[in-house]
Parts: sequence; C-alpha cells; structure tokens
Amino acid sequence: MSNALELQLASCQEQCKRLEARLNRLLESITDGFIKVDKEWCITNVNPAAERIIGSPREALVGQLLWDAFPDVKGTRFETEYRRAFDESVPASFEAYYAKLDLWVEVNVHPNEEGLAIYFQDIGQRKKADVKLRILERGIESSVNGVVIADARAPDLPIVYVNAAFERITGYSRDEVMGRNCRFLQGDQPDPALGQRIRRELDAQRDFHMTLCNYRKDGSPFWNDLHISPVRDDTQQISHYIGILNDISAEREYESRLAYHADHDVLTGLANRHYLERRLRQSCTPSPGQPQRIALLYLDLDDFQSINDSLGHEQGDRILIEVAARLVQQVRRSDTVARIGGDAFIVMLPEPDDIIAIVERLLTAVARPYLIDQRELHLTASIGIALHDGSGAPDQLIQQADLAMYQAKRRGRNTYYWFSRELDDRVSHRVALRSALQRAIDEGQFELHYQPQFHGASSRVVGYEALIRWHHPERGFIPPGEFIGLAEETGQIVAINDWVVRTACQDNRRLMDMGLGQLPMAVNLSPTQFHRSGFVEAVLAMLEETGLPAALLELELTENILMDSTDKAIETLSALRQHGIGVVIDDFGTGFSSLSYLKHLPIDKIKIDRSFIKDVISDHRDAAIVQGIIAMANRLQLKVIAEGVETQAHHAYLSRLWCDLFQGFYFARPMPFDDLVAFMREHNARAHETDLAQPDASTPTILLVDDEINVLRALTRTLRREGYRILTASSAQQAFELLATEEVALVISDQRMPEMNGTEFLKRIKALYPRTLQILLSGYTDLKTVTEAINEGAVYKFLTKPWDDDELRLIVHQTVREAVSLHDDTGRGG
Ligand SMILES: Nc1nc2c(ncn2[C@@H]2O[C@@H]3COP(=O)(O)O[C@H]4[C@@H](O)[C@H](n5cnc6c(=O)[nH]c(N)nc65)O[C@@H]4COP(=O)(O)O[C@H]3[C@H]2O)c(=O)[nH]1
Repeated sequence: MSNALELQLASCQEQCKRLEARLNRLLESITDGFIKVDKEWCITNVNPAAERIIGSPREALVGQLLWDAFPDVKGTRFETEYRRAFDESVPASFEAYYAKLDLWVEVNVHPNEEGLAIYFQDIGQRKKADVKLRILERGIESSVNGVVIADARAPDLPIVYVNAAFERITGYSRDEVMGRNCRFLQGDQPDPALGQRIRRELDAQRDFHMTLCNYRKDGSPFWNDLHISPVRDDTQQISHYIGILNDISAEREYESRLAYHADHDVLTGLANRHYLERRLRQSCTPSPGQPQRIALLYLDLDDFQSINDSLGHEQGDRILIEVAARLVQQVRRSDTVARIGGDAFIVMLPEPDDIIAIVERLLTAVARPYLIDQRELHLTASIGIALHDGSGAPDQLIQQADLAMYQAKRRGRNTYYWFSRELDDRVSHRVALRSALQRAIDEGQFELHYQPQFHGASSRVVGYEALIRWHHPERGFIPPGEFIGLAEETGQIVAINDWVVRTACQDNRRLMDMGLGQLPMAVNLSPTQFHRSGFVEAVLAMLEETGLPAALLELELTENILMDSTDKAIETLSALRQHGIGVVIDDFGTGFSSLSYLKHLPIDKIKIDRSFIKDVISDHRDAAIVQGIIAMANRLQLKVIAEGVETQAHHAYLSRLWCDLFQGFYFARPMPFDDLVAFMREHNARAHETDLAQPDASTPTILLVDDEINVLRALTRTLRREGYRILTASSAQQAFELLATEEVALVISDQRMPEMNGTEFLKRIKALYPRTLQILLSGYTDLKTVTEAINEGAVYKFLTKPWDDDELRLIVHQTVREAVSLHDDTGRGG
C-alpha cells in the first residue's frame, strides 16, 4: 500500500470514528429509546433513553440476544414486527403494550445491513389521555341530558356538537342543527327579554342556569332546565360553550298536579278543605277592596251512609259527583264550593245577596231525583249557616256552621238552621256534659233506683222499674232526661245501659235470694243498644252471669226504637221472648206510630205514657186516648200499665177503665235498693196479714172457674167493682179446694173443663154445698146439657159466651142477692 493510500485510509478511519462518535452522541442525546441488534439478534447498542424507559443499564443488555434480554416479547407483536422487518428488509412502525413493564410504546424499526435499529418511545401518558377522552365522549354520548357544544370563537356561536339525548329531546337530528345558533329552540317568536338575559349571562363568562320554555321540532313546548358552562383554552380564552339540557316537563306537570290536588277534592274536582280555609282566611282578613261579609253554608247529605251501604261506594261516588255539580250550578263564580269530607260540603258566599234564597235553591237542587242505573234515588241535605261579622277566626266560622247543620238535622233534616250564640252555649254545655259523662262511666258515678209497680185491685207489688241516677261530684243529682239523649248520640249509652241491665239483674236476684218475691224487673233500653248486633246474646250472658231467671227481666222499648227497622226489630223481640224475657212498649201513645204495627209485635205489655195520665181525670181528650189504648190492649190480649199515677183520683178513674197495673208516686216513688228491700219487707208482711185476715162477713164471695186465664181475668174485671170478694180457679180440683175453705155464695163456671164437664161439676157442688148458687157460662148452646143441668137443679142461671157485661153484672147481682138471702135464711133457721 502506498503512503498516500495509507494516509487516505487513516484519514477515512479517522473520519469514521468521528462520525461514529457524533452518531453515538446523537443517539445519546435523542429522547426516543434506541436499541441496535446485529443480524444474529445480538444487542449491540442501547442509548440512555432506552435505559430509562426499559429500566435496565446498557451493560446488562449489550452483548445479549434480544430474545434473552426480553424473553416476554416472544410470541407478541414485537417479535412478529421485528422478524418481518428483518426478513423482508422493510421498516415497521407500530404501537404495543409491553406487559412486563406495564408500558405502552410506539416502535419504529429500521432494517440495515448490520441488523435492526429499533426506536421506541413511552406513550403511556398519551394512551391514558386517549382512554379518558373516550370515556368522556361515551359519557356525553350516553347521557340522558341533552348536551350541546357551541364554538365561542366563531360568529353567532354555531353548534359544533349535540349528543343523542339532545336529538331525542328536541326532535332535531345532529345534521339539522350543526352550525346553527341555539336560539331556534325558542320557537318562532322568541322572547327578546329571554334572549337578552342569555346574552348577559354569556358575557359574564361564567356558569349559569335557567329554566325556560323551548320548542321541539314538532312545535310542542317543553320545560328546559338549562345549565351553560364556558370552556377555556390554555390561554384562558373561552373557546366553547357547553349547554346541558334537562327536559323537566314531566316534573313540572307532576308538580302542578300536586299543587292542584293539594287544593282540590279528587272525586268531585271541587275545592278541598285546605283551599277553602285559605280562601276563608284571606277573605276574613279585613283589607280595602276585600268583602267584609261572608256567609258560610255547611251542607251535609241526610242519611247518605245508607245509600253507600245499600248501593255500594261506586254509586255513592257518582251521587257525590252529581251533588257537587248541582251545587256549583246554584252559586256565582266568585263563590267557593268545597267538599270537606265524605258527604259534607261547604259553600262560601262573599258578600251574599239573599242567603235564604241561595240556601233554598241548594236544598231544592240536592232534592231533585238522581237517576242511577235506571233507578230514581232521592236525597236531601241539611244546611247550617254561619255569618262572618268581621270578628272571630275563620275555622271558628266552619265550626259554627257545622253546629248549625247538626241542629238542622235534629229539626228533621232537609232544612237549614242559623248559627246563634245561644246554640253555641248549648253545644258547649253538651260538650262539657259529654266529658263529665265519660268520667261518670269510668268512675262509676251512677246508681239505680227502683220504682215498684202495682196490681191495682189487690194493691200487690207485681214488678219494679229500674231508673238510673247520676250523682255528679260537683253538680249533685242530674236527672236521666238531661243525659240519656246525649249519651245516645255519643254512643256512651251502650256502656251505661250495659251497666244498668247488669246491676238491675244483680239486684233483682238479691231480692229473690232475700225471699222478697220473684217479680219482673223492667229496664229501659236505648235504641243503639237494641240495634247492636249480639244484643240478645249480651242480655242472656248477663242473666247467666247474675243468675236471674229470664222471666224476671222485662225490657222496655219506646215505639220509636221499633219504627226504624221493623223486621229486624221483630226478630230481636221474638228471640228475647223465646228466652222468656218480657217485652214492654214504653211511653205508648207518644210515638205517632201506626197502630197496625202493634199486632205484629211480639210483646207482653204496653205502658201508657204519663203525659196522658196527668190530666186524664179532667181532660176528655186524654181520657179518650187512655180508654182507646186500654180497649185495644184488651183486644190484643196485652197487659196495660199506667205510669205517672200520682193521685187517688188517677187510680180510681183508671181502675174504672179496667186498667189493672199501675206505677206512680201515688203508690211508691223510685227508691234506692236498700229502701226497696225495706219497702218490700213491709209490703209482704202487710199482704200476708191481709191474706190471713178473716173476710168481711158482709162481703159476698164469688168463685169464678174457667181453664182459660183470659176469661177469668175478663170476668174479674167485669165484676171487681161490684163489691164482691172474687176468687178464681182454673180447674175443678182448685175450685173444690177453695170451696172447702171459703164461704162461697156463687160459683160461675165454664161448661167445658178438662177433668169433667161443667154440668157434672155443678152437680157435685150442688150436692156438697146446697146453699151455693151456680151460673153456667158456656159457649155451647148444647140444649141437652143445659136442660139436664137445670132439671137436676144444679144450675141457677145460664149465660152464654161472649156475655154482655151489663147483663152479667145484673144477673150476678140478682143471684148473689138470692144466695145471700138463702144464707141468711138458713142461718136464721139453723
Ligand atoms: N211526674 C211523675 N213522674 C213519675 C211518676 N212515677 C214515675 N215517674 C218518673 O217517670 C219516669 C219513668 O221512666 P220512663 O218513662 O221510662 O222515662 C225514663 C227513661 O226514658 C229514661 N231512663 C231512666 N233510666 C234509664 C236507663 O237506665 N236507661 C235508659 N236508656 N233510659 C233511662 O229517663 C226517663 C226519665 O226517668 P226518671 O227521671 O227516672 O223518671 C221516671 C220516673 O221517676 C209520677 O207519678 N209522676
């Protein structure tokens, strides 16, 4: 080699070294990772960036086979791409994830004659940002809220993006809105004020929120709850506006429905109590231009419950809707009609013209027939009226009208009543009484007094009536008339009367156990108690509990109790009587009831009300009523008792009318149990003495014999006032026993008796007691029997059933006179 050549070579080598050094410096300085491998895949160079990215020092890598240094790349995209570049001598460029180092890298591979030059850079941050962006994009895309993005830098803020929800809410497609300003959502006639407001908010360059009415593509409005936020670039300049649309039409609708329901009755659509009270408060607050006079009408349907019960609630609702419509028709638009509960309505009339005319119109409107399923129904209402006089709380006005309405109901319904102070006082008194009554029930402030009932002719006690007494701790004695009615209304009567029945049964049992007689105890029943289900069972349980025989309990009912539900009442009465419990109609004659119902009632006795007795001796009308009641009772074979018998004259007069049972101050006043015990002891002793006393020799004795008790009674009644001593026997045997012990002037006997016929019976008497005269009383005009009896001298006179009272009295009178003279004769003769 020549020197020149050597020099040239050395210069070239020198240049190469410099170049390599420059290249290495270059590789050292680049930020991408660089790895060089030779054709045997042996790593020949690694730059510092590669060391940093991979996390291994150059010394650990250089000289190693690529696959040994990075065993995890085998079988991955890295290997595929490297081999392809190497084999095909083509550059490759790809992104791949190197799991071992949790590294995303972008790789560029360049094949050359020495092997491969691999450049790579860590793209982890970019990848993360990409994912984040995709999630955000997906979020916006799938949001239920509409999203719209407008370019803030372009003139008139054109839309650059809308999501699917925007398309769904507005009905516009993405293509239709791109590049347009959002104001088209405000419809054909945008509100300039709204536009200005939006402009102002945008100028303020901050987030803002507003609810506005927008229009869909089909023209339908919707409520848009809009949030707008500006988006700033790196220089804090606003590049975009993002708008979030929320269609709140459904919520708005719901809210307005709620607001409507808060003020209205769902069934009738009328105002409800809440609304009425608000209006009333407003109207009652005095202010210029507001009405000062307000009339409040409280209207309650009469007996609506029974319609609901019988027709069902659905039909009941239909009627209520109809009533509501009729009421609205009768008043002015400025008046308020409200439904404040089941069948209760309030009509509020500011500055009313003619209240009565309106009230009457309302009553008439309600009373018009209702056509429900081809059936005509009739309904009435009661109205309470209260007037606002400029003072008093509004809810007080409702209360006052309510009170007045109740008063209208008490006055027979289908009418109206004005509230007054006096009514208020009365009601306050009742409210106080009601609480006091509850205390009385809880603390047992009641007592029973007992009033004996008498058989007039014999002056014997034949029963008692239990009468309640209330000993109020402060007010002293309160008569039943003052609290029974109220207790009935409040339902407290049930507890009270249960106590009465139980106590009366207990006390009657005590009288029985003391040997003071086994007489029926009458107890007053209340309608509520009587109509309650399980009433008969409850009474039987009390009898069982107290050990009182059922025959010693009598229940007194007023006619009115029976009027309401006659069939059911008859069933209850029959059940009571089947168990032997007596049933009495109390206060008879005061109920204005049809007398024909009486014959269907299973009852034992009627009690003539004391209002007829009071003036019976002086007032011919009372006398006529009493006579009529007694005659009717006799026909129906019912016992009659007169109550309120206060004088000897009452007693005498009623006796003459053939009333045989009496109750009243003339005989005995109601008395506490201990006094009754004393009374009965004395009474029984007196009766015993009377029984033992020798009969007055001058009083002729008549013996009535018949197996029918009613005939005996009727005969007794007819003859009782004639000055005879009357004995009765219901069988031949009983008659013989009496004849053996008593001096009998006359025997009146039935022709037919179970053990022997009347002729035979009288024949025997004739034989035994020849001085005793006999009258045969027969329904059979059996000539043979009669002639036989007369021929044999057994019968003195013969009478047919039914007899004529006057004729009977006359014949008996004659016969007794005959008999007495016979006695006298024999007496004188003997
Ligand atoms: N002027 C006058 N009055 C006489 C005479 N004899 C009795 N009285 C009174 O007449 C009333 C008879 O009871 P009533 O007609 O059932 O009328 C009773 C009855 O309807 C009711 N009552 C009394 N106790 C009870 C009870 O325990 N339950 C129920 N539901 N009502 C009762 O209260 C009404 C009044 O009872 P009282 O004040 O005890 O009044 C009693 C009695 O004291 C008389 O000769 N002259």
